[in-house]
Amino acid sequence: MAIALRFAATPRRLAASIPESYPGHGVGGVARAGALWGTRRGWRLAMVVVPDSTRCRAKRGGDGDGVLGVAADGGDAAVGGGDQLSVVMKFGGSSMSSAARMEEVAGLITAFPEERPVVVLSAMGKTTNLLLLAGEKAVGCGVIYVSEIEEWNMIKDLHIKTVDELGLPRSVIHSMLDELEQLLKGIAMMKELTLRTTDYLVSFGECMSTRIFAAYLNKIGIKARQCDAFDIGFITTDDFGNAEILEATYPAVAKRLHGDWVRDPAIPIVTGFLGKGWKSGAVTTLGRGGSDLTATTIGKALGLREIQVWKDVDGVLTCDPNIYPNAKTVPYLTFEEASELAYFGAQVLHPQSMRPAREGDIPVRVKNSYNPKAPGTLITKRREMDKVVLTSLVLKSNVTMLDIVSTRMLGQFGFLAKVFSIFEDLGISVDCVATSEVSISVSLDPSKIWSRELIQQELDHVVEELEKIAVVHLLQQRAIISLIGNVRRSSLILEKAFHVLRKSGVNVQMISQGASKVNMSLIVHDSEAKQCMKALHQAFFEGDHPLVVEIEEEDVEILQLRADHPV
Ligand SMILES: Nc1ncnc2c1ncn2[C@@H]1O[C@H](COP(=O)(O)OP(=O)(O)O)[C@@H](O)[C@H]1O
Ligand SMILES: N[C@@H](CC(=O)OP(=O)(O)O)C(=O)O
Repeated sequence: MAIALRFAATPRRLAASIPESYPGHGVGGVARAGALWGTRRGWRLAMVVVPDSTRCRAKRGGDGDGVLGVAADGGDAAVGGGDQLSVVMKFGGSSMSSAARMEEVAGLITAFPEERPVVVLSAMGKTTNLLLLAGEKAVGCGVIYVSEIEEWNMIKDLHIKTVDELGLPRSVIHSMLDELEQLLKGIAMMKELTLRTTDYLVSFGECMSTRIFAAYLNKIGIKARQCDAFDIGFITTDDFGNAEILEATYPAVAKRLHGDWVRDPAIPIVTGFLGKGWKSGAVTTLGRGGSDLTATTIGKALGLREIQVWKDVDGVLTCDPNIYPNAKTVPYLTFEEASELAYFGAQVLHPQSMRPAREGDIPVRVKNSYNPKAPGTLITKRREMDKVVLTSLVLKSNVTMLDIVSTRMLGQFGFLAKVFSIFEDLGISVDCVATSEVSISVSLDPSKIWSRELIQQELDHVVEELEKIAVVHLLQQRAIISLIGNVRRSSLILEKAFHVLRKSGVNVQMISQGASKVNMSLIVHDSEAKQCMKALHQAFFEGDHPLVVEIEEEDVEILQLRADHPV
């Protein structure tokens, strides 16, 4: 039998005190789920105490010190044999762009010696973009000119320079670079680049960054093991370029990472963004920015304490700092808010990445690898929403809108059903929808469509089909401004937003509120979008009394806002 205990003590102090407190017992390991966490008052730790080498499972318990849970012999998750993996730390391309950055990141990993992280890495810097461009150029350049492709040379130089500067042998990436050159030559010879080959091509970015980083950690005395996601159980659909992770991934990844750790503890350095198609067996990718999803999937699979996503900004911000530089950090978010934000185009998180974290109820912390002292953003299932008004503003530009007015050939139900079946048949996703009895306005999601020509072709096709039952107006160069906030304050948010937009002389062309109710979307003309974002940001987040101010009474709040922000 094993007993899991929860104490307020540092892990090391607690481990030292166990033999005294429990004669004849030893520490079997740190309990697997949510076992170790720091609070302002000190460390809280669940540790499994075993009378022998029995493999056991610790259960998560309630608050307070004392017995946390008791697990029967032979439980399903072995904890014997030392510390357990406790967090995921994901570093994106911006955090891993050079040898100097890799040294910094190694410093961040070692700054928390009690933590046993699974590290997930993206490709270095802009390598994924360069690989895509190199592939496109290879299609048209002829085999003998492949070695002259500028992007290929940039990729090669960056990786060789990094290996040299870190004092590693070039053999760490030599075979990868050789294989990559062969692949580009193959593409040039075939004069074609399929989606499947594109995924294989871009996978070299993550495969190289992880090999370099694992070799560097080993060199500086931190035992690390490079892992290709497609070899450790990431099983996906065969939708190359945008593959979905299948359920079988969770047990497979847990078994592999956990088994490797128990057999030979070494920090796993996992390729983000990649998987293996379940039918094809080929390398797949999870959509741009997909390493966030790799990290949350591992977090859920292993039931870890926390998922850390390290970026080049101080967390999730009140808006994209490239659109408006006065953006501020949002300290707390719910999974729902973060999903809406990502889905509506905030580049900071992959749209699907919150799902595994929400399902596993594992907190996600967004941190800045360039400024690790900044607290970042903590994303959890629930948060105190009483005092929250607006959380963040998201802009999605270059959106196409369709106004579809029924010719009344079909009844109301038939009309809506027909419109959506046309979208389904053509594989087109819609973002925002607003309906009346005889008309429907939708905005189309451009991210689902690959190249410019295809957009026009698909649009022509969808309009043609819709014109069989409706009068259709195609409106291009529109923008969606999404207001992510507290549903219980929706009237207040809209009141304020419309005041601001009226004052700026902007006409809103459509509004829509998602079923999750944390997001209200306004569609405006693209040319006015940035100016709207600035005005809205100033009204909601800046000045002496921004709308996030903590005021108890809703009526008082509205009155005060009117007084403080006359519009
Ligand atoms: N609301 C937002 N909050 C924070 N960053 C945002 C937001 N919207 C867009 N961004 C952009 O996202 C970038 C970080 O995401 P990303 O490039 O995917 O990082 P990484 O490559 O390190 O994973 C930031 O540099 C910022 O320009
Ligand atoms: N390298 C991939 C995957 C990824 O997640 O990258 P990043 O973490 O740098 O956004 C991409 O560029 O899409």
